[in-house]
Amino acid sequence: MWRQHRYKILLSLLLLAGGLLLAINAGDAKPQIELDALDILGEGTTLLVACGWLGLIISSRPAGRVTEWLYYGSLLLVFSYFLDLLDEFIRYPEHVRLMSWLESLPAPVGMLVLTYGLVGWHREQRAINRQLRGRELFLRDHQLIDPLTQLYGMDYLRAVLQREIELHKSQHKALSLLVLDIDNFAGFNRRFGMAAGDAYLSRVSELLSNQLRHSDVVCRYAGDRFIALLPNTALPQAQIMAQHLRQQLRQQLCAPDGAHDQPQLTVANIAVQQDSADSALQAADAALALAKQTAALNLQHV
Ligand SMILES: Nc1nc2c(ncn2[C@@H]2O[C@H](COP(=O)(O)OP(=O)(O)OP(=O)(O)O)[C@@H](O)[C@H]2O)c(=O)[nH]1
Repeated sequence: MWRQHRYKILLSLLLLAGGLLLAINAGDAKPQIELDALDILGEGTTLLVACGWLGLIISSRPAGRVTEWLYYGSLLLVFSYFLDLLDEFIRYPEHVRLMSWLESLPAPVGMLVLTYGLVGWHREQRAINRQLRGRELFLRDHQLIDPLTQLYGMDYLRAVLQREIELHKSQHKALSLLVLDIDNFAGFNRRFGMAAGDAYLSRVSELLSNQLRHSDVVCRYAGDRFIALLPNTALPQAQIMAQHLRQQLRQQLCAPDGAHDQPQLTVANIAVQQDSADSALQAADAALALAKQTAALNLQHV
């Protein structure tokens, strides 16, 4: 990052060193009694903040025209503030006008250049937003939304999971999956009919979307199976979320013939450690199968 801006940094250091040499040659040091601590503090702080801008521009922006405008505009301000601060320590003779021009002229020019850079930055951001919107519309256009539940379907899940796996890996952050399945949904359909089954699936999807966080991505994975992608979430936190979710769904869902006879839900979690979306989904399936087996064994022991 710093390498691509090294010439700018070098030029800035040379400019400031040039200003310092010019000031030392042009004037004499003020006696200590004439130093004004408040002025020095104010002007020193302004200089530090402007230097901070330079650091921020370099660390957050790629090399390019807009970055140059932003950087050189800020550099002119830094130069002006630097000479302003030196002025507190050095007295220039009356006939030396150059220092006072150098002190006051670069600041307004720097402001203009910086403003031009900010306009460019704004345009750049709008273009990026347009691109992102276009991509989002592309995903929706390509029938990635399940018509019954209005949740994303399997294709979207796979694409977004692969992207999140790469992102989380590069940032060393935790990613978890939560998988939820309705037990014996075939029996539910037989008993209450397909339309009631559809309504039940819609209600489950609605509750899932409401109960999970905005950053979580909920998808309908298969007929009666849902998956939520939980970004920046380690397994223990995901397990707490799953318990809470299960409790909320049990309280808020009811079967068509009354609250006492509703299907059971199985919820399982995995911490995503796989490199591909497909292997992560296989691990989620395996965790769900294990959770179903454990629940069945527990029932046998009751
Ligand atoms: N009403 C309705 N039913 C669906 C839909 N999609 C899938 N199903 C039904 O969901 C059931 C899923 O069957 P299984 O995968 O055997 O799951 P299950 O009956 O819940 O059995 P376990 O998961 O093993 O407890 C099938 O009977 C499908 O017909 C849908 O969109 N609407």
